[in-house]
Amino acid sequence: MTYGQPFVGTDSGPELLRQAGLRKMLSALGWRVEDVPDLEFEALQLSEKSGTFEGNAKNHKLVGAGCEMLANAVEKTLKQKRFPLILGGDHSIGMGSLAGILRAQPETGVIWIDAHADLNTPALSESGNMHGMPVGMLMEGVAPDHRQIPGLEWLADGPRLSPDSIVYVGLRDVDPAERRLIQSLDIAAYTMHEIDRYGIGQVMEMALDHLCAKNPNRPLHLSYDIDAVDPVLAPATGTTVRGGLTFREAHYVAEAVAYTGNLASAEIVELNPSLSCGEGAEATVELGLQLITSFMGKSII
Ligand SMILES: NC(=[NH2+])NCCC[C@H](N)C(=O)O
Ligand SMILES: [Mn+2]
Ligand SMILES: [Mn+2]
Repeated sequence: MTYGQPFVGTDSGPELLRQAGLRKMLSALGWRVEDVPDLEFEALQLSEKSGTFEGNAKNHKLVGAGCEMLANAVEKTLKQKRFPLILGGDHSIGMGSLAGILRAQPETGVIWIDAHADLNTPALSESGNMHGMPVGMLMEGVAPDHRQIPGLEWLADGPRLSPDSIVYVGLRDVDPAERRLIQSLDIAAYTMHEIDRYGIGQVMEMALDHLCAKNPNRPLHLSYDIDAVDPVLAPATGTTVRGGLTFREAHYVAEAVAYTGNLASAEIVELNPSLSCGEGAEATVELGLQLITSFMGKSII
């Protein structure tokens, strides 16, 4: 998926992770792997007609149709009691992942690792880029009437994400409308400021406690936007923001989530190797693979 933001290249993320040895790594951790081929968004492009929707959501038909396919795949995988590991693609796919997850397991708690809150809607967004909307489009009290948005009608009657069922970690670039929502809905947000103040260990303890205190067996979904990591380490992504997670902080987050034993699904998004030449692109993919390894259960000893 590349249609949720302006740059080409995010669609090569899955293939580069495969080439970097994803399958072998998962097998070594003891997973039985079924590698499902990439969803075909190119074919959808042909059926794209100019929409009647006047709101601010670029490529809403393409993003919507792609997310519908992903939602169905994720829902089916979870209902088979299997673990969907979702490879992006830009973060607009989070809409599809969340929709499918909430249909299969509505009690899921979501851990959103990101420099951004992705809490916009077509009415709120300043950019119109749908990779800034996956949380807003699913959240109770924020989500728009999807019947009005061509491509997203399928989302109209699905379950919504409750504001107390998500935690953010790593935020440092939040739009004014998003900030107001985080405050008014009292969403748990551990920004880079809290990470500096308390350290990543305590932040993850607070974040996981927020989601799991009342229900220790609650399934968890991890949405890992690679731009949460500092751009010195992960330059190959479309919306870099300075002052991000260090190498160890980024891994600690993944390890702490794996350690709960409750992780039921995960996605990694926004790898865009075409935005950084040579070494930077390779390093970003390599880091992505290492983070997947950590949240899929690799322990140091
Ligand atoms: N998944 C991302 N990288 N999102 C960036 C979003 C940036 C900005 N808040 C927007 O809505 O346009
Ligand atoms: Mn981001
Ligand atoms: Mn994001």
